[in-house]
Amino acid sequence: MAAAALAPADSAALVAEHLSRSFGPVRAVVDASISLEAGSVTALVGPNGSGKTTLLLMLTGLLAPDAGRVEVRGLDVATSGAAARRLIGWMPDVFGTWETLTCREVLETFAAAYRLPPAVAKERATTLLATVHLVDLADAPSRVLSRGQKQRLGLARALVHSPAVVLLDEPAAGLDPRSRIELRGIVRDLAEAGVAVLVSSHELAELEEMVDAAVFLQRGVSSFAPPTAALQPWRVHVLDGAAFLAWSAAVGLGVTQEAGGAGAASAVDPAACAGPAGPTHPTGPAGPATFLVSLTGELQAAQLVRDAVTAGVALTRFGPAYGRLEQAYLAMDTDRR
Ligand SMILES: Nc1ncnc2c1ncn2[C@@H]1O[C@H](COP(=O)(O)OP(=O)(O)OP(=O)(O)O)[C@@H](O)[C@H]1O
Repeated sequence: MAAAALAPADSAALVAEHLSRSFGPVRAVVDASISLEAGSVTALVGPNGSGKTTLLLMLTGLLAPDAGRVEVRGLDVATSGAAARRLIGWMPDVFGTWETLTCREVLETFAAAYRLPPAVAKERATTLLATVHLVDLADAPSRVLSRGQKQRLGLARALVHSPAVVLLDEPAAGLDPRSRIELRGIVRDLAEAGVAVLVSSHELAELEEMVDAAVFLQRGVSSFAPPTAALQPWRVHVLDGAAFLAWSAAVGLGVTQEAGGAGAASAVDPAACAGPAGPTHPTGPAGPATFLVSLTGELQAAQLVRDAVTAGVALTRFGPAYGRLEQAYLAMDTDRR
């Protein structure tokens, strides 16, 4: 009897259920499920060693799972091999290439491997070299490319056969700022064109700007919604640190001062800023300063702004200290391995 098809949502381009894979005693992926929607970008997030690359390799069909199944547009990757792989574009984190071939030849060779007619292959190579800004190096041997240029060629290679699903493992690694911005544009354009994209990256702030959904991996186990902490840090920039501390002590707001920008923080005890008869003169900096405050959400944030402004505290900037992906990542209870 034929195995029952997985039951994806109508728009799901790739569905994987309960994948697992061990390497000897190492359980790289324990239980991972994922669904990629056509026309959307999904982030794959997890600490070092959480199994992201292993999962991606199973999704591409390059690594057989110990258990579980992957279907691309209804085709089982394990049994439909070439037909399923024709629908997938894969950009590994390290892009190996034939060093003596030119960039154009690399793309045309891959296009030929996907059975694209020579004229179409030529046209795709020309288009993609322009997309990834390698026109000037089109006829240079790929060995002369810098790391970032190799990454861009790797992205072009992943797209050469116009796949329905694109899997990118750390695509921004080695890219300069302009190329990173362009990468975001390319990824969003793919989604606009109906492609399902999965991007694995540790650059969470950057990732957040291009994704519609996220899958988290913790020690080989996937989840769509990691637990979020009840309190989230918000960053407050003020014109007068001492005045802000005096006010926060008066209203009983716990604050942490950031010394020299994000990252270097020291706790400030509001009680230490207030004398027995209430707030006196806290030992905060007289001048611009940055603080972190822990809030329950946007409602409390709005209240804080209103109360501070009413009390004459000069706020210059105020917002969540971390993006949603960073927040979710920090709320995960496992670390790297
Ligand atoms: N071929 C292999 N042989 C043995 N162990 C492996 C192999 N591939 C991966 N592992 C192990 O499986 C676990 C998951 O590795 P994987 O590369 O999938 O993690 P990752 O989330 O991609 O990590 P990173 O963020 O550092 O790239 C790690 O403990 C790793 O050492």
